[in-house]
Amino acid sequence: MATTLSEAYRDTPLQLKHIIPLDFDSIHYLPESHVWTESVDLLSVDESDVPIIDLHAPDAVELVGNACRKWGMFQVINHGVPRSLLGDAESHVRRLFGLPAHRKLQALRSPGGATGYGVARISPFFSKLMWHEGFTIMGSSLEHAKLLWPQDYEEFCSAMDNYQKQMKSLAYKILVLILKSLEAKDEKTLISTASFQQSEGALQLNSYPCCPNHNQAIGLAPHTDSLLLTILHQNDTKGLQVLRENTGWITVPPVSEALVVNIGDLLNIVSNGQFPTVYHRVVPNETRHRFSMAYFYGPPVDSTVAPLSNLGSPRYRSVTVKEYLSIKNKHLDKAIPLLKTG
Ligand SMILES: C=C1C[C@]23C[C@H]1CC[C@H]2[C@@]12CCC[C@@](C)(C(=O)O1)[C@H]2[C@@H]3C(=O)O
Ligand SMILES: O=C(O)CCC(=O)C(=O)O
Ligand SMILES: [Fe+2]
Repeated sequence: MATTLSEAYRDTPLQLKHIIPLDFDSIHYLPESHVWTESVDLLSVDESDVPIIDLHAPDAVELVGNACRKWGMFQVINHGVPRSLLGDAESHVRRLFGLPAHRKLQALRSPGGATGYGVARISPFFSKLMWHEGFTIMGSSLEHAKLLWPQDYEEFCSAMDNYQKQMKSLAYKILVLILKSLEAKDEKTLISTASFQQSEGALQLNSYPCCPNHNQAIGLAPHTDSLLLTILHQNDTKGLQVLRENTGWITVPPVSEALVVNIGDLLNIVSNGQFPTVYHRVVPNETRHRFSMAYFYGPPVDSTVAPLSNLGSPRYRSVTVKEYLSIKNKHLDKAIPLLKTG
């Protein structure tokens, strides 16, 4: 039996203090538990050069390749996802996080589970808590939606299903462009085998409420995403930042109509290190409530990921997705270095 993505997270149970978010409605100051002293004052640069790529441009392959090499992140326009679908999904996200805390807690992620309401998965690795609440979906959202809205969960579920379907097909298109840019000879084994049609995905809904004393808080701590690539929709509130060597944290501004794409750890491996996996973080806002939806796209959990054969001698050993996630759950940022060969 094939392992599912949620099963891959089951062997790392968490403590409740690493699952339950703050009740943001009832708190109007920044508690000590959420004060980040050092990391936040790292240089923030408020101008952005993150490329914006028209997916139908004749040179899209080259543009995507350059952006992956230089940034590991870019925005896409002309992506074919209808504006109405994005708006619809966003309104459901607002409705979900707008529920009172006691209702949201009904759908709390279980300690051994991967889906439902809770803080970010990476929280146990940091001594301070984040100004953030999330809701994770892997496949169907039915189980948790029923707990949130016993009478009317259907609209939410179908909006999330549609959204994931659109994201999956867009992610596949972008992956094909990326593999072409790597001139992958063995791309077929990665993308057109029957098994890749059963690619895995997860949808993470994020909420960053207005934050008192926001300069001392962090919305989502610096991290890289684990799977192949992530497609992100952000509402019209900035907060996402990407770390650029020798420069600092650069804001990735919301561009209406655009979706943000970033390289994940598995593409770092597949590209034999040609594409960096990008550290990114979210800084909270004092007066605006920020929402985002991140779709994580990866190969089947039991499949093996390795550097493409045309990219020189492999700098990483091959690894199954399942094994990689388990290494990442234990070692976070050290997961990729642990796979280095020689
Ligand atoms: C399939 C995924 C991808 C996950 C874990 C699991 C479901 C939730 C995703 C996130 C979402 C928030 C940031 C992150 C770093 C986290 O803490 O949870 C992501 C993580 C990853 O990319 O590793
Ligand atoms: O909210 C954002 O802009 C980023 C979210 C993110 O990095 C994630 O969910 O992995
Ligand atoms: Fe992320």
